Amino acid sequence: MADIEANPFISFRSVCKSYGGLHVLKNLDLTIRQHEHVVLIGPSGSGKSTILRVLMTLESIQKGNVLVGDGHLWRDTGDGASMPPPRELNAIRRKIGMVFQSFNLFPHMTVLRNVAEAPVRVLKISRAEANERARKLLLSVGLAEKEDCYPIQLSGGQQQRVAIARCLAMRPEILLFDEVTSALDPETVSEVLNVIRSLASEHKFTILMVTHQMDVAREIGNRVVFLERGRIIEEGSPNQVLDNPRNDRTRSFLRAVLQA
Ligand SMILES: Nc1ncnc2c1ncn2[C@@H]1O[C@H](COP(=O)(O)OP(=O)(O)OP(=O)(O)O)[C@@H](O)[C@H]1O
Repeated sequence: MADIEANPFISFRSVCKSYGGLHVLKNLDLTIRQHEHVVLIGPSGSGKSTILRVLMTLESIQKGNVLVGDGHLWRDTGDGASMPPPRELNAIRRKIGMVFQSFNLFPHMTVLRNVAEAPVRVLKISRAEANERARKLLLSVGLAEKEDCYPIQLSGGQQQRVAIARCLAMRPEILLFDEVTSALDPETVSEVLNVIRSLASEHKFTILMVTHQMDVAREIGNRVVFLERGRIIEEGSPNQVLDNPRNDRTRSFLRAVLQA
């Protein structure tokens, strides 16, 4: 707990993001501490995925600062926001890994190659070392026996576990999960959640997850953040936000989700 108190690890400070005239993040302030597991919930279009995409530098911002560890990922220049020079940027980017709803595995590569490829290409480690790393990860996600399979031969839950192993092969400190269980059958969701939970407790990752599934938020989150129209409306422990929301808008969102 001391770490959580001491280290703001990711900070969004007065971040504004628009797509044309559509203001998606409005002076967003969000701090995530090291080893915290934060889950973003909220209506469609509230800006949840945009927060993850800004952290991955897949999207730019118009204003504000985003810090990761000691470094500025985005720095407010007074006339927009800029990223650091490539070397500094790469050092920050390497701390972060993301897993997507749609798995995004390479269909023409075996499971082993899917996991080992980025360490070889990006980290320039030897193929033998990358394969060893990949095998250990496949074992930890329960897929050791599938290393020679191709993605099409796997179930959705298995493909998502490969995607998680692939993300971990780059040894990130921060894991971003964007609706990673949304495309799965209800029985398979727990298979993937179990993997995330056990990896998280073993390796002390900092986790930021987006989900529409409140039971997933409850299982993974130390903190749940409810966003609406690019603003944080309410945040707190899963019990507090999901069972005893203080804000009317959180209440009506949860009512609608539970009735759906
Ligand atoms: N590349 C883009 N160009 C234009 N508008 C975009 C783009 N990406 C997202 N948007 C819009 O920005 C808003 C926020 O999108 P975002 O994906 O962050 O929301 P979300 O809360 O994750 O939604 P969902 O729960 O449906 O995934 C939406 O209205 C979306 O249509």
